[in-house]
Amino acid sequence: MSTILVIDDEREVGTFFRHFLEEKGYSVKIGLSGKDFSQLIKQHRFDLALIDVKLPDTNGLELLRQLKLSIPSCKAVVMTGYSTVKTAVEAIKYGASDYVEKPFDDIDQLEQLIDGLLRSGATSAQSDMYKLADTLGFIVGMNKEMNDLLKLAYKIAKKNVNVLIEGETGTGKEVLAHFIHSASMRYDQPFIGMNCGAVSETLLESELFGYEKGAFTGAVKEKKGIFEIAHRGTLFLDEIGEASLATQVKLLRVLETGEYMRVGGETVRKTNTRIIAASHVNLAKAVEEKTFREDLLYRLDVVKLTIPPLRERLEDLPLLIDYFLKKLNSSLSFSEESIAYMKQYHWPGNVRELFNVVKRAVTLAEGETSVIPPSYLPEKLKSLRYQRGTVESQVVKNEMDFETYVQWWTNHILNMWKSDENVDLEYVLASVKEMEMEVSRSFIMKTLKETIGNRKEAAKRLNITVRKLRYLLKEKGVDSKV
Ligand SMILES: Nc1ncnc2c1ncn2[C@@H]1O[C@H](COP(=O)(O)OP(=O)(O)OP(=O)(O)O)[C@@H](O)[C@H]1O
Repeated sequence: MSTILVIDDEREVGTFFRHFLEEKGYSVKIGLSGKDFSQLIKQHRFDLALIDVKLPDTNGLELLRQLKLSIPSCKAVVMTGYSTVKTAVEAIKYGASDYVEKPFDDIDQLEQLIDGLLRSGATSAQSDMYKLADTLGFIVGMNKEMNDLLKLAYKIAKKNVNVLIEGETGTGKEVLAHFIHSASMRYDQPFIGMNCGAVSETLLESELFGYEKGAFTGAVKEKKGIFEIAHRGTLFLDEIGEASLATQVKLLRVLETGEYMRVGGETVRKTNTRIIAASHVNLAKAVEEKTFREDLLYRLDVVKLTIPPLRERLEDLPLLIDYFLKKLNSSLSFSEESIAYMKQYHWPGNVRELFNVVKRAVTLAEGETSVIPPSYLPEKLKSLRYQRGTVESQVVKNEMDFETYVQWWTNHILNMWKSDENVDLEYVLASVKEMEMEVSRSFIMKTLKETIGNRKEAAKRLNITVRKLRYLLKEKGVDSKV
């Protein structure tokens, strides 16, 4: 028999769960505070804990942390009121399986959730999640951040909360929005997208809310707006950061009240649209810079999902490439050297840019070769200017002598210095570290040659200890070459 712990300072909640769950054959223990919780988890082995986010002496997140330490196998669901939904979403990031909103108006759903968690655990839900991503062509790969993001997106998809997706251009914000819609209860309702930057201010109001016949010259018949079309479905507001302040006010009003009127209309209409907004700019920063309304951001980012740029998940590059090759119906593959070049590039256009590079190479190579060499890649991928730090310059560097390397490195840094484009300082610093490594390696190699491999003598000439020389040999990767 499964044992369930309920922690809530409202006695009625405990009483409700006692009746509801004991009738189903579960054993139930009730606590009213953090203190009760600490005692109860010492006395029993729980399979599931239902924890209120707000408690008189502590908060649900703290209890969740303690629970995961004391009984790692115990599933947890946090209970929340509307004002604490953001905290509940945090709780999912900390390991809660789900959250439920109080008051509980859908008891069947609650029952399904509890039974599901106790019966099968998270595994079958996870396999459904990966299957859905697969069906939609949303490649997640092995990257931990992407996997955590997918899990959180899947869990909140079924809730009626707005979602904000941030990420650089081409990282897959629309793909993720589509995944959330498909994983939600609204999957059979419309998914409508609108680019807020692309619609002119004058057209926007009628685009959003529609208009009545005769509302203005040219309005020969009535037209539905996207809030009406996406009623019960999902509205994807892309580039929300580019919406003008006037548009932001209009959007805020609908989000606050769920009500709007068609242009030229007199009837107040209700919308039950779920909003998923996306932005490539950091909206919190935009709020600081006063280009985005704080109250609108508050309404939109109940759940915030940030997609990492492609350069931070290069381990998944081969998987994405394979997916794109299949999508293009191509039996070609890329040579190892080509993949190495692609792994060095910083991908400012992210996955979209990768797709374009694959498509271009396939078009050029079709009928000429079955394994695509680097000559079919765009020049920018091979240009040193754009390569990322650390391992990157190996391809070229291995063939250079020390003097050429120093000249190359100096030009490389000076080019960045003179460039008008934004510079990634992390990359610059990684290049400096790499140069240090190269200088170290070269001086040691030169001296070891002069001393015919005598390390003691080489260390003396270099004015370092033998220990340091050994350390540098080991750490600086020159062992095999000495
Ligand atoms: N994880 C992924 N798996 C498969 N395809 C992806 C993935 N991420 C992005 N793509 C592809 O990359 C392209 C760009 O994706 P998408 O339009 O979702 O990006 P975005 O972040 O919304 O871009 P923008 O900010 O420019 O609107 C699309 O062709 C999409 O199919």
